[in-house]
Amino acid sequence: MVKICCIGAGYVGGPTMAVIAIKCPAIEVVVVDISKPRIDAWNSDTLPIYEPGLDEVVKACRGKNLFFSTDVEKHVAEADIIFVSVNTPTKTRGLGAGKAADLTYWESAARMIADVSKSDKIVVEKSTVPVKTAEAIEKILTHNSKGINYQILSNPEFLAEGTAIDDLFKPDRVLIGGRETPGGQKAIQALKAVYAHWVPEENIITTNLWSAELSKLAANAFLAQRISSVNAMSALCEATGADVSEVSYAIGKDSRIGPKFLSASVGFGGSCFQKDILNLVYICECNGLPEVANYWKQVIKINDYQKSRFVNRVVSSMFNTVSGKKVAVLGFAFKKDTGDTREAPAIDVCNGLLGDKAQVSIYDPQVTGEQIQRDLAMNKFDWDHPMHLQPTSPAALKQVSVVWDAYEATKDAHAVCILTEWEEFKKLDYQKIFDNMQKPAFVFDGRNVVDAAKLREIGFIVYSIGKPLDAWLKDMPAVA
Ligand SMILES: NC(=O)c1ccc[n+]([C@@H]2O[C@H](COP(=O)([O-])OP(=O)(O)OC[C@H]3O[C@@H](n4cnc5c(N)ncnc54)[C@H](O)[C@@H]3O)[C@@H](O)[C@H]2O)c1
Ligand SMILES: O=c1ccn([C@@H]2O[C@H](COP(=O)(O)OP(=O)(O)O[C@H]3O[C@H](CO)[C@@H](O)[C@H](O)[C@H]3O)[C@@H](O)[C@H]2O)c(=O)[nH]1
Repeated sequence: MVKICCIGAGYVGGPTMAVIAIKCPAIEVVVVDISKPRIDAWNSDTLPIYEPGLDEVVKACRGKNLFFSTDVEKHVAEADIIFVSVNTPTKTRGLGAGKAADLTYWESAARMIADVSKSDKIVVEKSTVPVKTAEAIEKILTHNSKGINYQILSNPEFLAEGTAIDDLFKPDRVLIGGRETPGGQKAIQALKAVYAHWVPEENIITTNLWSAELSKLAANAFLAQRISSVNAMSALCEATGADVSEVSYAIGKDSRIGPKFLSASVGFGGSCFQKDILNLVYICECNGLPEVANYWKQVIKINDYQKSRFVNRVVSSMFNTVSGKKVAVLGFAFKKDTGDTREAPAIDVCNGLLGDKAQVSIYDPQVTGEQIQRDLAMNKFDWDHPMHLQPTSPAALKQVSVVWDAYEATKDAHAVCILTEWEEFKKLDYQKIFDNMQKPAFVFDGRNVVDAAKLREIGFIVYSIGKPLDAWLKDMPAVA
């Protein structure tokens, strides 16, 4: 029986391995992690992450051919194929701080593999890493190899949160990069055979190592660039009276552009886009390509601009101050159908409002109060470290309350900010909300989920990203 071990039981390791296990009953899959609470949660009824469809998959194969364990060394030693899916945060100190990937966790995983292995291994990069990481990993593994043969493959993951299970069941493509040697090609075939259990052959792409590593960064950069492009347009739409949804629809009809990923928003979030683009920028700079680096940097600048533009819009509309005013925030996760808050635009927006002394009342159907307090107190990039290395829970911010109901959050509020596109926000009783709010009552829709015309009929002053402005808002400058 082939044995797979995955180091890192996070958003990628957990769901990916669960899907391999369910699709390949003859393969034993063990997911290991240094975090005991995380492994305990994977072994419990309440999984550590919320992802539609994940429970069913895990429960169908856990204890049969899918296991979660903290016994990292034992399972690594026994495995034929080792996936490494550990954190690759942005460096906060030293050379490349604020841009380069911090490979501490990857390196310690590689050293541990080298220490405990007694048989040949295929080591698969699942984490997103800088180009040429495989070369460094190879050096660590082979430095003291005791005659063991290691083959390194790059197999980046393209799943998106909220749709991870669907994405893993039906991937647009699986990408496997390896050495162009006979050993490298054999390893590629071995990994390909795993995916071939459910992914059509034509969707499994094989490349050299560096193309695979770079393709992951490139894919995220292209996706994020689309959002920054449409968000840049949204600012121009507001200035001119055009409607960004109409513009997106019109350009998306061009088959060369396509309709997906053109929704204007308060900004993109998530654990990957910003981190991976910063990583790309750093690699460009290190390779003497400052123009290319600046091109990609702009994607992040526009994203930051979009978030501060939103905060400025809120503050300037409300007579240039939100001091002491209750502002309800609906949605804190970085997108719908996930409880993940990593780099969520809500963090920057809330911090902006708190900076102007607002009283913020937050509701998100999947995010706990503890998580929100932690996010609002955390330093940039601290979130991307294993749980037990993160700062302990901070004292709760007095200006912030977290509630479990949208009506409670909006009661007596001066304004509502919608920051995640949860379906339930479309179906709220906005008349009831209006009746219980201070007047004038504002809605700032950062995800274009509400029917602005209906809300205006009720009496709200409505701001929707990239849409023609209310007369009220027109004369209020929203300069970032
Ligand atoms: N989240 C996504 O949607 C996504 C998608 C594609 C790629 N990625 C990439 O995948 C990687 C993992 O991301 P994630 O979202 O799963 O992160 P995560 O923080 O959810 O999980 C990483 C896990 O690795 C564990 N870990 C760290 N060092 C370890 C070690 N030495 N031994 C054992 N366990 C260790 C941590 O405790 C943590 O549970 C990152 O490189 C990320 O960029 C993420
Ligand atoms: O038209 C759009 C589409 C997305 N977003 C925002 O962009 C962010 C990222 O969304 P999405 O890409 O759907 O989620 P992620 O889970 O971050 O997935 C991205 O990052 C992963 C980690 O690398 C990759 O594997 C995925 O392919 C890539 O889509 C979220 O804040 C979304 O709200 C928009 O604002 N407008």
